[in-house]
Amino acid sequence: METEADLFYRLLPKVELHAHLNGCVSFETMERLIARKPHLNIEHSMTAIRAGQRRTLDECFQVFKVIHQLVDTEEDILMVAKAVIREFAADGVKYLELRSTPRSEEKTGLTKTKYVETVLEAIRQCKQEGVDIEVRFLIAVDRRNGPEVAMETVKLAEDFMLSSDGLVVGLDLSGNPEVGHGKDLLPALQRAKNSALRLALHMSEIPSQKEESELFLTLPPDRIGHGTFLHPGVGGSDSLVNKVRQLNVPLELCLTSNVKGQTVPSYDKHHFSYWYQRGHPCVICTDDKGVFCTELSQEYQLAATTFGLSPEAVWTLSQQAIRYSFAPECIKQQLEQRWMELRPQVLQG
Ligand SMILES: CNc1ncnc2c1ncn2[C@@H]1O[C@H](COP(=O)(O)O)[C@@H](O)[C@H]1O
Repeated sequence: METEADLFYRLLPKVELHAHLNGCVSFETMERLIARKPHLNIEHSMTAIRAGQRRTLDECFQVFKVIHQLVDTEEDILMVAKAVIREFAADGVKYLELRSTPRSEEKTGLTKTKYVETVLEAIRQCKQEGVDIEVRFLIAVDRRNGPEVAMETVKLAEDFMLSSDGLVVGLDLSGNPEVGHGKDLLPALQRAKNSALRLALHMSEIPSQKEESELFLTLPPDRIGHGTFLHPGVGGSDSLVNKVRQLNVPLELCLTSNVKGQTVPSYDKHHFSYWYQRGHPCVICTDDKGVFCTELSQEYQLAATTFGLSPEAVWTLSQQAIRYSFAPECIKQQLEQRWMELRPQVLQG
């Protein structure tokens, strides 16, 4: 049953800036995918990490491989993307930046171009159907695939940035942080930056990425995903922290994901408090709402209860996220307006 507190967090208008499409597939959609492909013998326990369960980060990446087997046709992508957009809208998200890695699948005829076109089609269909959410798309580079694929992906993103009526706004760098070194990807990221794609880079998700993070900050990125090990208390450095603060690069923070993936030992030890206390721009996000069995409203509630945030502080946090989005100025103004209209109803109940 939904309590009054649950209702507050669901009604709170929210901005989601860090959501990997295939990590966001809900239980219900997963059931449909599994039923479509019974020969794969995939069970739901292989695609989601439930409450109280933990996995290593490596095991999390195995989960994505399983999901990718289930989502390998245009039809699957359209269904998954539409469902994910509707679910975020039902959770009170008013602006969503989805990200996904274009894949080609020889056996189904899927190409990377078709992949992106299908996600964009899902965004357009949701808009036409009147789903109350503004959606933009970031094309993702999986670091595992190396520098050549990264460069190809940047070119694909450039093409779509020019031809998608503003739906493609940037580039994400993600994938298993244990694999590869960012220095090899720098030329591709630099090219993306030069072509005005906004950059959201996963950085310092594990302790060994200090040097890579220093390098990425020379670009610099427009937003940082996770940044778990940037600060000196966990093996980062003052120099990294100072640069991030001077450049004022917002952090996308995903509490449940980090605790379930065991890069953070417990909620109260989450680096949200380090950055928030210093007044640094922080955005609460879900990462992979399907895999980690969460929702954005739940993440806000978790942050508020763990770190003692007042409803007013929660409101400010959600409203400030508008500024850190890659939406054009006119959309940001519309969203600000929405927040003003909704404020009395949500804050004064
Ligand atoms: C848990 N923390 C994480 N760290 C890094 N990359 C992650 C991630 N969670 C998800 N991804 C990235 O997103 C892909 C799945 O969605 P898409 O197929 O692109 O839609 C994963 O394969 C990985 O590359």
